[in-house]
Amino acid sequence: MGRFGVLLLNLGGPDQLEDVRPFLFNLFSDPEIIRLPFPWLQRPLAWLISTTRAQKSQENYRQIGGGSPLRRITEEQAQALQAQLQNKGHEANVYVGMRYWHPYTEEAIARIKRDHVERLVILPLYPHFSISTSGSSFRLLEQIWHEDPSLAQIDYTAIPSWYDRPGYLQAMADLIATELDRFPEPDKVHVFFSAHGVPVSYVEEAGDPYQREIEGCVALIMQTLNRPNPHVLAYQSRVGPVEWLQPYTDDALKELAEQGVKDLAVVPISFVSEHIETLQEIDMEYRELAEEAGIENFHRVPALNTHPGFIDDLANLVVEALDAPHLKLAQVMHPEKQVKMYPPERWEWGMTISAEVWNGRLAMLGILAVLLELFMGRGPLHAIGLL
Ligand SMILES: C=CC1=C(C)c2cc3[nH]c(cc4nc(cc5[nH]c(cc1n2)c(C)c5CCC(=O)O)C(CCC(=O)O)=C4C)c(C)c3C=C
Ligand SMILES: [Fe+2]
Repeated sequence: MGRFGVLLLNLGGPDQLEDVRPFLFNLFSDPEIIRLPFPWLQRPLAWLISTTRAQKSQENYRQIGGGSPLRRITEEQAQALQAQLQNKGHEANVYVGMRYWHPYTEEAIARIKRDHVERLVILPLYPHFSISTSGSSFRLLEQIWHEDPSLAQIDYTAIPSWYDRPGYLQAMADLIATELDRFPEPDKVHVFFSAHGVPVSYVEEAGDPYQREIEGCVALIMQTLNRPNPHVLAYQSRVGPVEWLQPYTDDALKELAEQGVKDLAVVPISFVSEHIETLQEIDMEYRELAEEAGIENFHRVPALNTHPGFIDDLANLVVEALDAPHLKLAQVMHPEKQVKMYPPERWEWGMTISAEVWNGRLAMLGILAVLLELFMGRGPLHAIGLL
């Protein structure tokens, strides 16, 4: 059997305060994160947003020790997974590829090539698929594969999402149960799931399965937990002026407080490591908001990190993926998931998404030209001699 590798995909986070602005620039340069009608606007806008947001974001990272713990935790998860695969009789190298910061996905692929990996399992560390997370990393990998024909030799399979794995669900339920048992009356505590949000348009227009998978996951965790506690799901971390999935975590916390709820166990659901949104947003901002609103006992359930049951389940998932029919990058994003990634910039003839976008752009320019003519009496149509 050929050399075997696992590529763990993750988002990445700034290691130190100086990294915050360039990290944000990388993030906002991604069309799967901000969808703009004009691609030439992407980098100027990314520069503008990263520059204006950097100070506030740096302050948040300062509050959690001056950087994100994501790289350290992801590397610990990679080591634990490699050891667990070895326990199961599989010699594999586990690589980490981050989307927006070091070690970048490109660096991981260079190491995979250097090690002559022949069989590869591509495993996002996001349990649920979203265009903005796993989708963005898959899209990047598709591009890397396209640009480097030597990668065609690697027999790979990609795992789109895995939120319904029994070991993952059990590990989550165990962490929640442990936290509930710290309350004087465990059965009366509200279990408050807080998922990272995405803009509503991702779900309703682009067909992102994220919300459906999050809701399914919450139901499965509650079933596995098998306790009588009431539960709530809300969405945190919204950015920008557009509408994001609702209810928003801050509103839902206030509403529960108004109903007289005093005991909450908050469960971060969309991510398997501690990161800025658990350590700063939930532990600091939402805790303060909840306590001011009247919640007396605000407990946060820890993230899985290297939970042994979770790592064991990831190892099983990898082994099973090797034997199952292999999923190619194009398959996990396009036909089956039916998601609309940001359309390609190449013009394509026919009834394609690209043509749809370009037609839309040309129509918008046409409307703009007519409006200028109507309101100003002169405009581009006069300039080119059409009027
Ligand atoms: C499943 C998890 C995540 C989804 C979905 C997601 C979508 C998403 N995020 C932004 C904007 C930002 N995300 C930022 C950091 C960040 N986001 C996630 C996870 C998801 N994002 C992680 C793990 C991290 C890194 C955290 C760390 O510890 O460093 C940031 C930067 C932080 C900040 O300034 O608040 C931004 C901005 C959008 C716009 C989006 C969906 C479109
Ligand atoms: Fe995010």
